Amino acid sequence: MSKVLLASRNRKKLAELQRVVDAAGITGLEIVGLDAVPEFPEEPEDGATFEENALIKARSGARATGLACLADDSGISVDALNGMPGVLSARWSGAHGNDPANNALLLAQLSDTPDERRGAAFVSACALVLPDGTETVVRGEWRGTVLRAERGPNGFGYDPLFAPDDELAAGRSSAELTPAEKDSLSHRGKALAQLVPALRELAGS
Ligand SMILES: O=P(O)(O)OP(=O)(O)OP(=O)(O)OC[C@H]1O[C@@H](n2cnc3c(O)ncnc32)[C@H](O)[C@@H]1O
Ligand SMILES: [Mg+2]
Repeated sequence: MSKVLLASRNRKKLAELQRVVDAAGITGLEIVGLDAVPEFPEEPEDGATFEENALIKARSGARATGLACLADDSGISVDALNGMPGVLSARWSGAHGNDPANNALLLAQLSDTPDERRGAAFVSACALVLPDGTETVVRGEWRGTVLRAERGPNGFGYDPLFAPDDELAAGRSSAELTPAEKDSLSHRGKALAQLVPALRELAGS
């Protein structure tokens, strides 16, 4: 059984990666989170782009553990905010990972923005760093609009505020999609799909 470390503190991301690997029929790959490896000093996510941050996380995880290491850096880029929160999405309200506060601030900032200018994209960059030093970085994007109130119980982060453009999601927020529907459309699903061949090879399956 090969092991791959997902260098993330976000359990929802870990679950999404596990679903993609399972859906691709990859067996023989054990995905472990940071909780399952000895603690190591984590580097600040201070890159200017999602790709840089994903590489920072994946390189430090690979270096510290000797395992193949995958990392995702993601966020929402709002057209009317010139692409922000972007790489600052997790700490937009000041407190890292405080989803209700981040969502409330984003809603307040867009309170005067009319429906036709509420376009946004979820973006995910995923980096895979192998023990032999090979580095792969991929990107996925998911277009939609920012709603005026939170809707739906699923997902995490900004999902209750994001209405995907896709026909499949018509009339629903991404927090109202099933997990499988989200994976088939999402920024992370699109990014990870590009890494499936490399993960399959790693698993030897
Ligand atoms: O860095 P790690 O430990 O992986 O976990 P994190 O939650 O801090 O992750 P990021 O630094 O990549 O920040 C991503 C933020 O963007 C938002 N986000 C990313 N993907 C999302 C998704 O699929 N649905 C909703 N919000 C998402 C959410 O607010 C996240 O906190
Ligand atoms: Mg983070």
